[in-house]
Amino acid sequence: MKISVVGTGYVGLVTGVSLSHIGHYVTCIDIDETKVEKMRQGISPIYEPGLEELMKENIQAGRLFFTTSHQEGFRDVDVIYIAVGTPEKEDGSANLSYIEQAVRDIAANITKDIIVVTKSTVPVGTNHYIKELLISLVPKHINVEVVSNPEFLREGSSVYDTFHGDRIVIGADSEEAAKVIEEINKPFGIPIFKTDIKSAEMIKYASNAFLATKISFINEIANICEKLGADVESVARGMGMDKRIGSMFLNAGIGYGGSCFPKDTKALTQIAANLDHNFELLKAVIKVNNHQQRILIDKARERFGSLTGKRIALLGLAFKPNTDDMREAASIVISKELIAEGAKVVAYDPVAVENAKKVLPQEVIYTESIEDALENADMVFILTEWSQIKELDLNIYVQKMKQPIVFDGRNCYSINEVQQYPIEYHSIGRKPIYNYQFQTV
Ligand SMILES: NC(=O)c1ccc[n+]([C@@H]2O[C@H](COP(=O)([O-])OP(=O)(O)OC[C@H]3O[C@@H](n4cnc5c(N)ncnc54)[C@H](O)[C@@H]3O)[C@@H](O)[C@H]2O)c1
Ligand SMILES: O=c1ccn([C@@H]2O[C@H](COP(=O)(O)OP(=O)(O)O[C@H]3O[C@H](CO)[C@@H](O)[C@H](O)[C@H]3O)[C@@H](O)[C@H]2O)c(=O)[nH]1
Repeated sequence: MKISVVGTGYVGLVTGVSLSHIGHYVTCIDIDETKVEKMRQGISPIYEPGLEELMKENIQAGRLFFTTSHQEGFRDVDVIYIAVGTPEKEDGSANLSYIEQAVRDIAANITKDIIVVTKSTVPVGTNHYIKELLISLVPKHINVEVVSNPEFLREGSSVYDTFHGDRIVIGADSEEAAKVIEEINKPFGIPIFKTDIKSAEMIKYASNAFLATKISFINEIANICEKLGADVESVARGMGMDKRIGSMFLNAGIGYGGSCFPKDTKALTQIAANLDHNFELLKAVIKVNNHQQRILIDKARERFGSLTGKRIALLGLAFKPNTDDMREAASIVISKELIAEGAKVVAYDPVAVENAKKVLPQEVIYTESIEDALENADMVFILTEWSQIKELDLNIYVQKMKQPIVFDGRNCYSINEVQQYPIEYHSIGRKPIYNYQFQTV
């Protein structure tokens, strides 16, 4: 099948590359010339494990192409995927201007019947609007079908997720169009769930909102565990053994960030509000998360009084490991607040530093290694559970820091392990460890 994909961000690029890998001829279109030039050379503009290898392989096989020209990209294609961004507007609702532009680009350039597949996360009703807009813009003899095909990949494991996802959701009003998209996706060997367009759109928001709810729920349990002297990891394990609950997404920490959960939870409360429905549960999930993102600062303040003048190392800046994405990362709120309080912030991340520089306060100092970040620090905040951080020899904290006081926002180390070192250790939902006899602070 000849396919084109509009937008080559995390979703569009991975979709395009994966579709070419299962045998389709795919042209990826992006308005960003620098990106397109890189991708033509087989260089991925985003850090995503395994992606570049697949890109190179399929470019060489003659199945994967990149262009900035919509006219060239849409030539002779049967199906067009839309994967442009739907960022948050100031009121929390989804900004559909990129979608609208993509639709106009499609309408201006197609010359034959087309199926438009929406991968972007869009509010319920948007696919019907896309269809109406297309019909109003294209010549009468061209037949247009629109299919909702929401994406469930996670950043950092997007290639794996695309080939091993739990389901592919296809929402369509036309059976023929649904069948075409089903055929395209069959080689992935993933269960396909077909439904109507509005339900497909809702599945995406409901899934993200539910996962975010799980995270805020376990974080609230963690905060209570701390007060009770219970251990949230044991609690989560014991809960997760019940198949009705499931063990995944019960990792307590400094909350969820990223380009999806924060934006999609807010968008769903807006979708509900537009229907005069007050989605109280989801609003509480968001509120809990906003508080949780700052919880290490509360713990540090409680411990030190003031943080003014303190040298604070941040380990991990990306919103999760294995990505360079900084969107809605907890490190943003944390570093802003620390700098505002007059702390000296020294930060390390294995891949996200270039993106971090664009969003963190200018005063943040970046280091090339964990050791350099820890040098002479009064305390360290662990913000992302990169494997480099999880596998660290804990002696490093003792050797490098002014005083080995660790605030671990991702529960990277077991309590038993930390017990063996002269470290003061505060984590999430677990008992603190005071093995460091500190003299003066
Ligand atoms: N990032 C994720 O993990 C993820 C997962 C599932 C769903 N989603 C959803 O998928 C959508 C895309 O997310 P993303 O993170 O990949 O976005 P992104 O911002 O990383 O990428 C969007 C790309 O589209 C390009 N673009 C914008 N308008 C264009 C146009 N008219 N023609 C061609 N290119 C255009 C931009 O230059 C950019 O490269 C969003 O709706 C998001 O909510 C994202
Ligand atoms: O038990 C957990 C699991 C995750 N997180 C945090 O939640 C955020 C999101 O993590 P994750 O879901 O792994 O990454 P995303 O790439 O944001 O993926 C989510 O958002 C995508 C965009 O919509 C969806 O496609 C995916 O299915 C959905 O998992 C990160 O900050 C994680 O640190 C936790 O705090 N505890």
